[in-house]
Amino acid sequence: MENYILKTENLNAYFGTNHIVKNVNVQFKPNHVVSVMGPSGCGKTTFLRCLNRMHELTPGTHTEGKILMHGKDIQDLPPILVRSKIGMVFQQPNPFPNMSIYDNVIAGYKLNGVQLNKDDRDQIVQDALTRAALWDEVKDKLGHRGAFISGGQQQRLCIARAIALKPDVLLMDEPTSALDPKSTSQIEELIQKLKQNYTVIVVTHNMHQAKRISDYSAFFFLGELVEYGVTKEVFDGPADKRTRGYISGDFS
Ligand SMILES: Nc1ncnc2c1ncn2[C@@H]1O[C@H](COP(=O)(O)OP(=O)(O)OP(=O)(O)O)[C@@H](O)[C@H]1O
Repeated sequence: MENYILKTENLNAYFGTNHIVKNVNVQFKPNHVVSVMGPSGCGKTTFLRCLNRMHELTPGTHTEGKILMHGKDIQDLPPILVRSKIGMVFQQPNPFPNMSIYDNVIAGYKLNGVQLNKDDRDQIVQDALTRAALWDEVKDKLGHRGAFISGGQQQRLCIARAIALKPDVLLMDEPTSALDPKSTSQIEELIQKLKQNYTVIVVTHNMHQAKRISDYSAFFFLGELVEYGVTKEVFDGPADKRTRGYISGDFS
């Protein structure tokens, strides 16, 4: 059995006839943090959204090739299952603003029509908030609205909401770019802890962040994955001249 949790085979993604992600072959191992980097518009977000079948939610899109999760083609699995096993956190924290903190954490179960008894719900909420390093800050105000906490706390709440569904992989699309430096370092620290239990794939424009948090780095250019390897090696001695140019700031 190969030691990967998620693998793409000749993955291509389109918006209409625009070919955005081009023939990407990559494997993600368990318990790793992976940074996805590259210039603006090179297809990082589109790639990420393919990995949990969110790309197909946009009308006019399609994908070709395969994505295997634990060896199974995700196209053969129910999208709800794929999106719970491969959770997503966005650039802008997006808790459901009118729901309580508690209901935000458990929201995925309600949306998926899963009935749980109160003890199980309470346990899932406490466990997810603890893993998202938010429990101590909100345990006395679980009934407060999710919109009434700081931006950094909202982002950790969104991470808790994804964790509550017991994922294997967490996709994060520039998760700190809307946050202040203190909240950013809390999220970076959290990502380091999360890899004990999950594989975390993070799109980032911040190369310092990529170096700090990731074990592996992927560099995209015009929709192609041009370099993928151990982060230190990618930064210290990039094999591809396009990666070298990006890292040295020749273009952004
Ligand atoms: N909803 C959409 N409809 C049509 N084309 C889109 C849509 N979203 C993105 N694209 C196209 O796909 C290309 C890649 O976009 P994507 O957001 O994946 O890039 P990115 O590398 O994440 O960019 P950035 O770093 O600026 O966020 C863009 O150039 C854009 O033209």
